[in-house]
Amino acid sequence: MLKKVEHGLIASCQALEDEPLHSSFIMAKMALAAMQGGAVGIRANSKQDIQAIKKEVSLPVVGIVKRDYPDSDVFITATKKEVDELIESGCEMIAMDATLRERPNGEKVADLVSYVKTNHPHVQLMADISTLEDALEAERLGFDCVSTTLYGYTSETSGNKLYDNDFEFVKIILDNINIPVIAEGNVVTPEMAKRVLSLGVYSVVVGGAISRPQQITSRFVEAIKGE
Ligand SMILES: CC(=O)N[C@H](C=O)[C@@H](O)[C@H](O)[C@H](O)COP(=O)(O)O
Repeated sequence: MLKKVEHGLIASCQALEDEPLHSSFIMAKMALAAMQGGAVGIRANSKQDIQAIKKEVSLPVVGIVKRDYPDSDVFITATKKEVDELIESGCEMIAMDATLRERPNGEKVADLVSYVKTNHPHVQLMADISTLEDALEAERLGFDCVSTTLYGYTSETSGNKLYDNDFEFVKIILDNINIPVIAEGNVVTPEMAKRVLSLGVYSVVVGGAISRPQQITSRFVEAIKGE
């Protein structure tokens, strides 16, 4: 999958249960629209959405399963159960939380990596990270790439935005990591996507700015306030 998305745009097409577009049918159409617009890959949540998307588009898919557990803050592909659902979905790459936080049931990210690498070697692995330490460990464990997905979304990084100080966090990761680095999270304009690619990231994931109309609308509404 990685080869197919080099220097390109991966559109994340996700709508959770509490969002207006929550529907596998709609996510598949969203993915089709993204493909028609030139996206080279899709990031999607849940086996059901991925299977619907795969019927509609020929692009490679990065799959995740978001699920909350009472004993952990990890919610992106947290355990082997979610990994197995993604294997069944047929996605080309699995993304999982690769932070150093405790996982549900005491499961270990290292075990999930070796499980996939041993039993499903054709499926690539993306590490969703939030710090440089996460990224270094992910590289050591054998992930195929890291994505900055969780920067700003952990207690340690809460409130930070990926684009802060001209993508300072991305630059730090790029300086220290040898596997492909994907920029993901709060890339909300074409200019930001272009800028972060020019810094050397392998590809860029854009979610809400493409597939969450509630976010797009509120950005317009904020901008015209007081006019
Ligand atoms: C933190 C978290 O749960 N991120 C999720 C990961 O899959 C998605 O909700 C994001 O939409 C995705 O990362 C793309 O980011 P943005 O929508 O900001 O372009």
